Amino acid sequence: MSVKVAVAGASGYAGGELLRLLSAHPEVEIGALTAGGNAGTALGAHHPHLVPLAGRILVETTAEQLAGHDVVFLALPHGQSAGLAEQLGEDVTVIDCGADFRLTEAETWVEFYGGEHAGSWPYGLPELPGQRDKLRGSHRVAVPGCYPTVSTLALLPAVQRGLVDPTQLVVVAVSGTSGAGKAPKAHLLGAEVMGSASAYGVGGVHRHTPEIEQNLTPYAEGPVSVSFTPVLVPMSRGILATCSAPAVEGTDLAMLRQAYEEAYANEPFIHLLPEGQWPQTQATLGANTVQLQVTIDQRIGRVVVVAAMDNLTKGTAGAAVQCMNLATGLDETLALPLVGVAP
Ligand SMILES: NC(=O)C1=CN([C@@H]2O[C@H](COP(=O)(O)OP(=O)(O)OC[C@H]3O[C@@H](n4cnc5c(N)ncnc54)[C@H](OP(=O)(O)O)[C@@H]3O)[C@@H](O)[C@H]2O)C=CC1
Ligand SMILES: CC(=O)N[C@@H](CCC(=O)OP(=O)(O)O)C(=O)O
Repeated sequence: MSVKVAVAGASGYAGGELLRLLSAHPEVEIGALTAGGNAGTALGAHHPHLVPLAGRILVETTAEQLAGHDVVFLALPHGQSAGLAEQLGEDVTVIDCGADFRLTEAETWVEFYGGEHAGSWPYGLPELPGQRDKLRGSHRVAVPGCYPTVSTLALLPAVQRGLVDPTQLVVVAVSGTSGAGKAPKAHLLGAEVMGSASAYGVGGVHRHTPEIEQNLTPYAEGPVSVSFTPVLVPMSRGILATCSAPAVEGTDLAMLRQAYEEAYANEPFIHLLPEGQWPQTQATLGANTVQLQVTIDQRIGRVVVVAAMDNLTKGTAGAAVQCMNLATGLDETLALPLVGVAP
């Protein structure tokens, strides 16, 4: 079986990571590669690491260029996907790395993104209970945001088992700068980023806050609310999320570990580390994995979960390929590395 794929936004960070993974995919033929202003240039000018594809010329991002493929990956800025997806037939599998189709509630979309809500597609986090079946054979997939992926997976077993108060979730997550994309931004100039860590989107205003709540709500006994604080740190990729919540009376460490062991026992990409070993971003770099560790801060009765993930791999492109595998009936794990890059 050969799946012909196109990548829109191939010159960007998510597009580049998609092509790194797809280049090693045994069932994939790489078709059109598109860009915005960089259409007409060679892929290698943007991604010199993608050696076998370096000479490929980027074309304009139009429905015509994307037609004729089995799978179209959209790795474009928010707001660009809906118009293109509309013009692609229902028989084409469209996997959107952007946010346009992640949120189910129009009101929440308007509050956090502004503008019209395009709708919602099956959410590309196969590790959510029951979600795999919705992704198998689906022709539309909304790939999660990077922070929501790591935060949801870090908190889900504790929330689902009723071990924590789901109205008091706290996530503080540091991220490498590739999370912001490659387009120049004032707060991402070298001098601002190097040698400094800076919080942003503080106070419940970051757009990933409602996405985390949306993900956990179906598995909680009551309402879910999260205080989410992202922090930019001087590394190119990786997220380390520290997630905590008040422990429900009676929760002990053995119960907590058991909840995580059982929840992820059959998940190929989600790994609870041996006791005493704490996640590091480096161990997940370039891998489609999330590494987790749990404990209880007995002094104040809080469950604490630390999780590491590569924002560009499991946080975007790896998740997108995992969803393509599911949607097209391939082995879910094909072409997805378990092995990171270290040191
Ligand atoms: N970076 C990350 O960690 C994550 C990213 N995502 C999502 O993936 C998507 C891509 O992000 P990322 O790769 O980081 O962003 P980049 O800024 O690195 O890349 C954006 C890509 O879109 C193209 N593009 C920009 N504007 C237009 C346009 N008007 N028409 C057509 N193409 C255009 C760019 O082409 P050109 O080079 O010509 O400008 C480039 O190929 C976003 O929706 C983002 O939210 C999701 C999770 C994590
Ligand atoms: C470090 C950094 O800036 N990260 C990005 C999130 C990256 C991500 O998941 O992207 P989308 O939701 O945009 O797809 C941010 O906070 O906006």
